[in-house]
Amino acid sequence: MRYVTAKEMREIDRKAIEDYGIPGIVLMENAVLKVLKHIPRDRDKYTVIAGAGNNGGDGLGVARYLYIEGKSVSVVLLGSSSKLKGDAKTNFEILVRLSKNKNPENEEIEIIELFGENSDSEEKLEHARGVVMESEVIVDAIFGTGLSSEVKGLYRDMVESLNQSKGYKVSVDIPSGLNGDSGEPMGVAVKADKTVTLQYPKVGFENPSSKEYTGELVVESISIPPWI
Ligand SMILES: NC(=O)C1=CN([C@@H]2O[C@H](COP(=O)(O)OP(=O)(O)OC[C@H]3O[C@@H](n4cnc5c(N)ncnc54)[C@H](O)[C@@H]3O)[C@@H](O)[C@H]2O)[C@@H](O)CC1
Ligand SMILES: [K+]
Repeated sequence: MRYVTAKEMREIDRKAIEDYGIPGIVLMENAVLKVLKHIPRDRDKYTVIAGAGNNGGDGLGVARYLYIEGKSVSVVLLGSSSKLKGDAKTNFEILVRLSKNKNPENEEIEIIELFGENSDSEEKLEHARGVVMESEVIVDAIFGTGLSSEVKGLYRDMVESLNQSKGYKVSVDIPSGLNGDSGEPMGVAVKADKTVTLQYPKVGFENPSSKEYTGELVVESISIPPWI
């Protein structure tokens, strides 16, 4: 089994996109569909917690499918949507349009945008914590291979709420807060029931203590040729 560092994974993604011409949004959609395979559908209340990078973009795509399937979906976006870029922005914009033109048989889609840096009202934060705590399934898409520093403030708050929730937790690529290279938390990390890691397992998962965070680990290809 090939294990990769975050840097190696970034380079593999780059080659797939630039050298082979596989559009980033195609890779993201593949990631979304592969993650969806592992999300139980026998519950009603789903929450996706998304960060502002591509890991968040994967989560936003998952939220779209769950809503289209008729689930009640809440999306908690950590960071201003104005900072979203590229494929994550595309997926966010689709969700916003869906929330404005709802499925008449399924009114339940809510987008909670939190800005962090002490600019959210306590009421809004309490609401977001409550949504996370009451969810039956939570998709963790805050950070993947792009985590670069200690998890603090709003991010720490949300990871802690997520860990306190009794809902079933699926992490996208890497449990948020876990350093994919060392397998150690950067301050705090999500304790998932299942982690769907994309294309290759990350070297940090060879550290036995990472199991406490990843839960069951599954590796899913996102159609990147394995020899690149
Ligand atoms: N084209 C690609 O590169 C693909 C990426 N994919 C997904 O994208 C992920 C990597 O995406 P990115 O490189 O955008 O990185 P991430 O989405 O993992 O995280 C980056 C974001 O988090 C912020 N950040 C980092 N550390 C932070 C901290 N401690 N506190 C607060 N904010 C922090 C960064 O400023 C940035 O906005 C992968 O794990 C995978 O899930 C997949 O969609 C497949 C295709
Ligand atoms: K994640």
